[in-house]
Amino acid sequence: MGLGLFTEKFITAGTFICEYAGEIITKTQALYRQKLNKIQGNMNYIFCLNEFVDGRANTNFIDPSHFGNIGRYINHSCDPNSEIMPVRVDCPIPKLAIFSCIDISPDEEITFNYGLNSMSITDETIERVPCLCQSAKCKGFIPLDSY
Ligand SMILES: C[S@@+](CC[C@H](N)C(=O)[O-])C[C@H]1O[C@@H](n2cnc3c(N)ncnc32)[C@H](O)[C@@H]1O
Repeated sequence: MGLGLFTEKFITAGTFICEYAGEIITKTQALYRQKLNKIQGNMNYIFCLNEFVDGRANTNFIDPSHFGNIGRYINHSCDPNSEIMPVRVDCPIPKLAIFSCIDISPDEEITFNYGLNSMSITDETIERVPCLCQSAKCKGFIPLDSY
């Protein structure tokens, strides 16, 4: 699973933790970069945000690999202590904000569910990544977007 993000301080439920900051890229760039990451054995940090905005399906790809912040070290958990949500302030392009959904103690790892804003997998040809979250609610695989 590699690196993760841990808190030194107590975080109360509902607190803004950090942004999942990165470059906004196109679907073509996302697919290209994802393939390149795989070939080069690099970690895949691209987050695919699926939303319904004004009744329409809307997808944004955020890549913190080259320009980003500590948010990129947050791992997936099937029983997370945080949530990621799109926030818009006078701009159609959202920022991804991570908020605690329960109280988090010092030295605990910060996690969110990668799947809440993604589509479920229907394509069996997509290679699935085993989930190492070790929670009792673990579903066995990291949720992946079907792109
Ligand atoms: C946003 S990064 C998280 C930080 C990453 N672990 C690192 O070392 O930089 C997302 C990547 O971490 C890995 N990852 C995150 N959560 C995981 C989990 N529950 N089980 C296995 N791998 C996980 C996957 O390779 C995923 O593509």
